Amino acid sequence: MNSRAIRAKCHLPANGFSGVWTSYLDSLLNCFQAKAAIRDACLRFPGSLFTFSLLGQWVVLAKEKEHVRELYNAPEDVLSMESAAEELLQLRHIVGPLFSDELYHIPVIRTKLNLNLEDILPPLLDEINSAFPDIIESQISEGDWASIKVLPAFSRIICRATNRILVGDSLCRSDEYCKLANGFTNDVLSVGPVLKFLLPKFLRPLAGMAYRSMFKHQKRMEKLLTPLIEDRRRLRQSSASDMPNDMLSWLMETSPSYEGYSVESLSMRMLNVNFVALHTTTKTFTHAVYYLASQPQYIPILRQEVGQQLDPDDLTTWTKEALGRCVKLDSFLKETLRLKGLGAIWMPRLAVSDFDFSDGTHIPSGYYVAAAATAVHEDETLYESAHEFNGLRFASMRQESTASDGPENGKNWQYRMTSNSESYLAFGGGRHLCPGRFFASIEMKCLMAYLVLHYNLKMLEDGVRPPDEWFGPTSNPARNGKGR
Ligand code: HEM
Repeated sequence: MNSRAIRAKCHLPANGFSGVWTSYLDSLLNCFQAKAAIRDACLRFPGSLFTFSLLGQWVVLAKEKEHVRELYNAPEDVLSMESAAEELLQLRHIVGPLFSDELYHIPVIRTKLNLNLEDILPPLLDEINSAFPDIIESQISEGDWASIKVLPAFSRIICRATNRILVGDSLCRSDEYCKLANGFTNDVLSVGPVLKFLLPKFLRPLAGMAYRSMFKHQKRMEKLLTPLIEDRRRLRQSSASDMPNDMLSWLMETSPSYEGYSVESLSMRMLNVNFVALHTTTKTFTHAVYYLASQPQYIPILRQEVGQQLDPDDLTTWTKEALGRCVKLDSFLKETLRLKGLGAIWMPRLAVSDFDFSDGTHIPSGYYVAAAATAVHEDETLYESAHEFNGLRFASMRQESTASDGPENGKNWQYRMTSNSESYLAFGGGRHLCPGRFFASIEMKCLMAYLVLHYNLKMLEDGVRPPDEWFGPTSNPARNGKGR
């Protein structure tokens, strides 16, 4: 690390100590204060890229608009997202090479899922309508407040709702399936970095093999998916119109046709889709619930808006257009993502060949580069009272823009939840911009609309939002936060 540091410091400013051993100390300290240390570095080196040490790894961080734009627009064969994810999470060892070698789920999300958003609304709503009573209602006695552990409750609801669209109603309600889908993401995110940062390179394949044979994620997914895949193959031969309209069918249309292999391939794709879809949506939604329960003044505001657009007793009124008219709800979720994203550092890229930013900063091959996302989202020059949660921030911006330039002006678009810019990185940017954001937005709006139309909520301790849990650059909503 030190030699890298010295090389990096030749042409880039670096935070923290500059000595040989003290830079290791920094690297450790930053694990416990990454967000604050990055913010301080941004203030110390305004306008410049800088290096930041974390767990024995140097990362070049971008915060200025031009740097962020160049980072996410750089070609994959120069600044590579796939290589960064592969290296940082050691996916080849802990999941197997197929996980990242085949990526046909991405075009399927971009085209099939996004084109079918209107058609998948009825099953999505049906699942939400049955998951809430099963998971939340069952904990409440009539007319009473009940204390609910927010994260586990919504992680189950979101796993069911999402997987209704991925695999249909039989599997999405299976405890075994949901345990696998949710557990897989948590396992990869916690074990990958341990392999990368604590084990020497030569031991990683062995440790990965041991881990794979212990948890058998892919084999378990194959076992659960095989009956469904066989059913659908039979259906495909009889009449294509009976095929369920879900992710598994779309993947089957695209997957390699050799049957013996395709179960293996489809199972890996299903693990991959769950990996990108579940923890992101669950974390975001849990943060939104914590904001709502700790600032309950927003409940009547959102309830009034969704009540005007969506009839709780007539789900045919819950259309894409009606959800699109819930501007305050959209703003509330967008603001949640601004302040409570996935962590302090996003869009990691590994330089697989040398890269030069337009200001002349040279990034040698082998370096990691990423965006200092929380520093961007909490920048006072970009957002007024940037550190404060203002659930109606983007609704007001939209209203002002409509008043001055008309409803269809181009600027209006940037205040919607699914839009991105160098100042709003919740869904990334450039060629890897999240293709699942439209689905995530619709799903979270339906969940939040259902929540405010059916329940009152507050934190166990009135007005107190449970603190986030940070380790290194990643943050999570409090695991044991309870609401009533
Ligand atoms: C609130 C929920 C979500 C958030 C905050 C989120 C965030 C992100 C971000 C920041 C990236 C870019 C990563 C990078 O550039 O390094 C990304 C990529 C991706 N997301 Fe999401 N995401 C969410 C939900 C979803 C869902 C529901 C799906 C699938 C249905 C999905 C599928 C993907 C895929 C496949 C990629 C990789 C795209 C590529 O490599 O080209 N995401 N997401």
